[in-house]
Amino acid sequence: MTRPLLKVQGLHHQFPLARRFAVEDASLELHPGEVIALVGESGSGKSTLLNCIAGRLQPTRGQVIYTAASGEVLDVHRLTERERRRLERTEWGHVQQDASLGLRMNVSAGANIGERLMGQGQRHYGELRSTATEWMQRVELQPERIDDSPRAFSGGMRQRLQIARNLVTRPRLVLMDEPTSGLDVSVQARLLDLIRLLVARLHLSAIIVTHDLGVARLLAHRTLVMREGRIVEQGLTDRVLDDPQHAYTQLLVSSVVAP
Ligand SMILES: Nc1ncnc2c1ncn2[C@@H]1O[C@H](COP(=O)(O)OP(=O)(O)OP(=O)(O)O)[C@@H](O)[C@H]1O
Repeated sequence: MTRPLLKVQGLHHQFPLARRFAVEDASLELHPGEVIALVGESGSGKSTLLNCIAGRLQPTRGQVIYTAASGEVLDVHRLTERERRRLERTEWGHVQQDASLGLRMNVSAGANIGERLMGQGQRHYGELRSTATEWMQRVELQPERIDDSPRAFSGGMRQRLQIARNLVTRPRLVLMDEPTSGLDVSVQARLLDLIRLLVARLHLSAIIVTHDLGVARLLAHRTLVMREGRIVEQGLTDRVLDDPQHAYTQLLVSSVVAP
C-alpha cells in the first residue's frame, strides 16, 4: 500500500457560539491517484471538513497530515500562513462552488491561468501565454477569449476557467466544493465529463464535496457519507450507492431513485 497523500485524524470543528460540532470526529485517508466524494445533505458538514483539510479553517481538535512532494510529512495546521499559501500555490488546487471566489475577476482569463504558473517561478511571457491558450482549449473555452475578463463569461465558462487555473500547475491534491452545482443541467453534464477526463488523464488525487450522488458515482473511487457532522458510512462508491448499509445512506439513495 502506498503512503497516504493526506490523512485526517479525529477532526472536530465547532463554530463560535454554535451548540454542536459542524464536524465531529472525522477521519479519512486519501492515497495518490484516488478520488473521494464527500456526500450528505445541506448542513451535514462537508464544506467545513473540506475547509479544515485545506487549512483555511482551524479545527477545534484533530489533525490533517499531508505528505509533500519533497517527502516531508506536514501537519497542515502547524504550518505558518506563508507555508500554507506556498502549498496552495504549488501543490494544491481548490475549486470553489462560486467561481468568482476562486478566480481573480479583475484580470484576464489568460492571466488567471498564467498567475499560478508564475507563482511556480515561470516568467517567460510567450510560454505563459501559450500554456494558457492550450489550457483554454483543454477546458473547451475559445482561445480567442484569452484577453477577456472572467466577468464576461457565463457561470459554466467561469467554472471551466477556474478548473484550468487550478490544474495548469498539475497539483498533487485537488479539493473541489460542489464544482457543478448552480449550473444548468446540460452545462453540468458537460462539465462533469470534462472533470472526469482531466482527473483520469492527470491522475489527480482529489476530494470532491457534493450533495449529488450522481457526481460521486461518476467521479469518485470512494464515497464518504456525512450526517450531522459525522462520517456515517464509507466505502467504494459502487458499494456505498448500490448496497448502502447505514439507514441514512439508504434514505439518501432511495430519495434519488424514487420518482
Ligand atoms: N461560518 C459559520 N458560522 C457558524 N456556523 C456555520 C458556519 N458555516 C457553517 N456553519 C454550520 O455548520 C454546519 C455545517 O455546515 P457546512 O456548510 O459544512 O455543511 P455542508 O454539508 O457543506 O452544507 P451545504 O451543502 O449546504 O454547503 C451547519 O450547521 C452550518 O449551519
